[in-house]
Amino acid sequence: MDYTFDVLVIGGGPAGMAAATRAAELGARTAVVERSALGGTCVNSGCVPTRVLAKTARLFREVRTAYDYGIVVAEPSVDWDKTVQRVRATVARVLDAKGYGATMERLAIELIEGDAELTGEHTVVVDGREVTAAAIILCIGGSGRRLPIEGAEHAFLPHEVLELPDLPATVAIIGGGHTGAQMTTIFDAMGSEVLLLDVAPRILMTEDEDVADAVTASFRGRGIRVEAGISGVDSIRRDDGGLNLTWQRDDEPESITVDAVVMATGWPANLGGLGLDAAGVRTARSFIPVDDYLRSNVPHIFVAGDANGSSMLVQAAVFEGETAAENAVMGAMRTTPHHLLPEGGFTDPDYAGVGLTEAQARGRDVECHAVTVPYAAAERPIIDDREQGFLKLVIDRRRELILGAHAVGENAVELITAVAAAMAAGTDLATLARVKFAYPTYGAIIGQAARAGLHS
Ligand SMILES: Cc1cc2nc3c(=O)[nH]c(=O)nc-3n(C[C@H](O)[C@H](O)[C@H](O)COP(=O)(O)OP(=O)(O)OC[C@H]3O[C@@H](n4cnc5c(N)ncnc54)[C@H](O)[C@@H]3O)c2cc1C
Ligand SMILES: NC(=O)c1ccc[n+]([C@@H]2O[C@H](COP(=O)([O-])OP(=O)(O)OC[C@H]3O[C@@H](n4cnc5c(N)ncnc54)[C@H](O)[C@@H]3O)[C@@H](O)[C@H]2O)c1
Repeated sequence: MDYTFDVLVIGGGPAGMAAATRAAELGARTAVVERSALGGTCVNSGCVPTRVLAKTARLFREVRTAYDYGIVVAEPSVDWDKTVQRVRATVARVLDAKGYGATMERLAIELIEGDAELTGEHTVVVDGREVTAAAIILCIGGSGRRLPIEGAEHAFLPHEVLELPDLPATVAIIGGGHTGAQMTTIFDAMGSEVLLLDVAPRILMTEDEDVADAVTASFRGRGIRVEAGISGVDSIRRDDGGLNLTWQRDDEPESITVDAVVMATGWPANLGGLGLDAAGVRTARSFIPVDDYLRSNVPHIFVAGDANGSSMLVQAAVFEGETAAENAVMGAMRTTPHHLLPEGGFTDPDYAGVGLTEAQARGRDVECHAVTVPYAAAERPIIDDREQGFLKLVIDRRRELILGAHAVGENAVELITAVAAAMAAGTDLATLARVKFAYPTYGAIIGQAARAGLHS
């Protein structure tokens, strides 16, 4: 059959752009359908805006503590419009640097702007135009979830936060995953009073427990109210004082009136209107399950990135996009196991992890070791007045292999990225302990932890 394209990618976020680029590099006639903006959630409304707001939060902290260093500055306050402008300008600069247009031109990738709907196994309609493809790669990402409760429409979803007319004096954040935790730091740093609610027994459930506990303690230490383990949120009602939010704890109702509510309660795939039934693609729990080769139940329809529900991170999306493209063009033979996926959040303090948490490692071998080096035992955090935090290494029972690394504190994400590089290179603990780390750096804590691990 003569198809319009060899490979049609739906969605131009990190997964989609990686898939299209790789498919075209392999010589496939390729197109990308995008209904909003290339760059997807990551660049336009997720990672990049959140990271700019995290930087804003850090600047606030630095200005507030400037006098500790003898610098006299006025008490800072927020010009919210200017903050939003800064975020938007930075998104534009990142998009510019990505150079999608030039890549697509160089590789002759066609951009089809509009909403894609599958109308058959090989057929897609985009705003009235029908195209066909030998293989389709769904890189449709996900969206914030509005809880099915009374008054949910009064809440802001994470990507709508920049639409807040002003910085709220009081804000309730529902959901303490990566997004909710980062929103908490951002609002707190800018002066809002913050309540963070979660039905899970603790916030940051995917992180090592000590990491989640340390972030919680730090949040509480600065006056943030963290309420984990609630039974559920009931309603949001507008009243004279603002938004009245009610929730249940142990079957007892509790409530608060706040200026704004943000819902960060999950990230289902963008399945609505996609026409999966017409193509015979099955879904499960708001995602499209895939096999090891990123194939849906329809073998020539692949799914990469957030939409397959496995690892909702940019670093995973890019590798999955490339792998799906290679499988689509050359035959399904490549897999992308995410054994080592460093991740973290830009809260204050930062947190991050890679590999097994201590609980996961002990679940496999109760005699494994965990060693923790407090930031206060290293010079650089003391010099920077950032002694709060630690690096934990999880090590096998013979003290050879690094099974996981987890950190809280300044530059924790960078620290964990460095340990991930060592793990990926197969570096054993003794070798890591002999690495010379520049002085005085946060990285030197890695060497301290490795040496402590050898002798613990
Ligand atoms: C607030 C926030 C902060 C985050 N911070 C980080 C971070 O610091 N680090 C990190 O690794 N990850 C972070 N993430 C997660 C990261 O954004 C995602 O993992 C990543 O964007 C997934 O890429 P993707 O290509 O799968 O999907 P997306 O980036 O969501 O792209 C999907 C694209 O598909 C398009 N699309 C969907 N359906 C259709 C259709 N039917 N027709 C046409 N186009 C369609 C959408 O418009 C979108 O552009 C964050 C997420 C959020 C919400
Ligand atoms: N820095 C990063 O790498 C980063 C940042 C943001 C998001 N992300 C990714 O995006 C995805 C989505 O993140 P997210 O934080 O939006 O969602 P999430 O699914 O990770 O967390 C949602 C949180 O909401 C809670 N929750 C669910 N229902 C609730 C209810 N009714 N009441 C109270 N709490 C409730 C859950 O217990 C959970 O803690 C994640 O997979 C994450 O990996 C990554």
